[in-house]
Amino acid sequence: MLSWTSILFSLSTLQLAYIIYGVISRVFLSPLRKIPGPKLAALTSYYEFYFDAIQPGRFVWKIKDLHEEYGPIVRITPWEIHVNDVEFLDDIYAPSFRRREKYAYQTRTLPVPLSVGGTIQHELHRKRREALNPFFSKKSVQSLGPMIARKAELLCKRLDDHLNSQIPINLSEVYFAFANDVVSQYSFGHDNDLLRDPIRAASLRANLSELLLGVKINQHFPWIVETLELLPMALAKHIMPPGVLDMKAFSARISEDIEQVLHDSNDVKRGKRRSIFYELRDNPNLPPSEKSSLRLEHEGTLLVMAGTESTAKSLATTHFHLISNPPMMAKLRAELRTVHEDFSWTELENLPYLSACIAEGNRLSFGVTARVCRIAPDEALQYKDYTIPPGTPVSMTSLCAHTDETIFPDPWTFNPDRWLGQEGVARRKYQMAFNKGGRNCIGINLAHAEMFLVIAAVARYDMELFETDVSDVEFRHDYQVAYPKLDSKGVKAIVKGKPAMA
Ligand code: HEM
Repeated sequence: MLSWTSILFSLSTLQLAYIIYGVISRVFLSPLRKIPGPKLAALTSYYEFYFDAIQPGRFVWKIKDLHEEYGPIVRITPWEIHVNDVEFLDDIYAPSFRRREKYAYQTRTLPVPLSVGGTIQHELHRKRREALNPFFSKKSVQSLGPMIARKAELLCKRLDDHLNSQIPINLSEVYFAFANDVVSQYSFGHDNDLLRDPIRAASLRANLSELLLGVKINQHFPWIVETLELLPMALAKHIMPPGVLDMKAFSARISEDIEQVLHDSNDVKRGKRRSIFYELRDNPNLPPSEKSSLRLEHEGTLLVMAGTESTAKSLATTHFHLISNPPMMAKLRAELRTVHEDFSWTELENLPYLSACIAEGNRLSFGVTARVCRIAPDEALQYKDYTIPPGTPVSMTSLCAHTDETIFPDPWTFNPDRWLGQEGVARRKYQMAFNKGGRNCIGINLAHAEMFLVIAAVARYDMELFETDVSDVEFRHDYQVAYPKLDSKGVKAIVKGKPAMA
């Protein structure tokens, strides 16, 4: 009979053999072995974990440093490549006629795998995306321009309430409420009315921020979330972060809407704009499996998640820089005087300086800051002397693209002028805030309409920053979106006045 010692010895030998095999296969046999980079990163994903979770949200900075040492192409994990070269962006984030898939390891951070943004496979993504595209077309957004303008007016009422009161207003919370109300109204035909409920808006924003701080841990240890999901709700609600509970409450709310839509053959909303769920339900190109209640719930949840946080961040960052730079604000106001006071998005879009301020605000907000890999499943990508084998996850972060000094000199400075004139137009192809290619942001028109209407409206107010400086907006930590210093309370300001624009 085998003794315990010999069993332990055999197990240890097996374990050691497994580790040696892992080292050899990752470092010496991997098809990525010739790509430069630190051996430790090629060996273990704990390298990434260290910079992402222990030094919180700093791996994207480490990657930038690695490029200084190893050149424009680096193997950053045992399986993944990062290229720091803006001229390669269109190969990584290619148009939809070139097959590009997502990296399952990274979509774990999105708890909505059945949504368009959580879809890995190319063809399925196209099908889902094509069903949503008409809903987010420019024409469709223009037709809802008056709804967005009404929300912008409501936002201004919040500023009016603070006029001359010397009580600071938290602009980050106001923009969160605005973006959430707009995307909910736009997609589902009813909103959360957060602009009228500042306390709830502040709480939802704080909970979501806290939730995002957990994404790196979830990515490396998905079993934590999976285990929580298995627990009965009565127990789980005491352990789950409040942001998860908010999301569950939201999903429960929209799943009621979905059930109603799925069983409403008369289309009760005839004559009015139909919610996204009607559009998906009646889409003849989607098979029944794509119209299940759970799938629609994931799609709706993604729209609200994606449409709230990034838009709010871009608005807060742009407005912060304009308040901090009075000559820029004066130039913007001078330009706004050339349009009618009841401006529409279409009129505002033609204003070069306003467009430049928004492009610069988006650049310094960095869009999705995490590595958003694309996989070319059946195409070897050639980068200079290196062949990247089919199936390899490759990315270029918005940090590297937006701080490339050859394209954006003095990159951390807010300088709208860089987007003006011929040179400014040429720079547009390096704007990564909404990503590029067949999987770029579907909400880009909606986000632009919101930003143009709101920045034009709030430029009317004289404001002074309150206990806020650049460290409250500057990108310091990557938690999917840009986080400033971790104890930031957001952008706060005192509303000093409302000078006549005419
Ligand atoms: C300034 C505001 C916004 C920014 C910076 C932004 C940025 C981005 C980026 C970078 C992506 C690509 C993510 C990836 O590659 O995985 C994305 C995807 C997406 N965004 Fe936005 N977004 C904004 C506003 C919106 C709005 C208002 C909506 C509206 C509903 C929206 C809905 C989506 C959806 C559904 C996707 C997934 C698209 C797909 O996978 O085909 N976003 N966004």
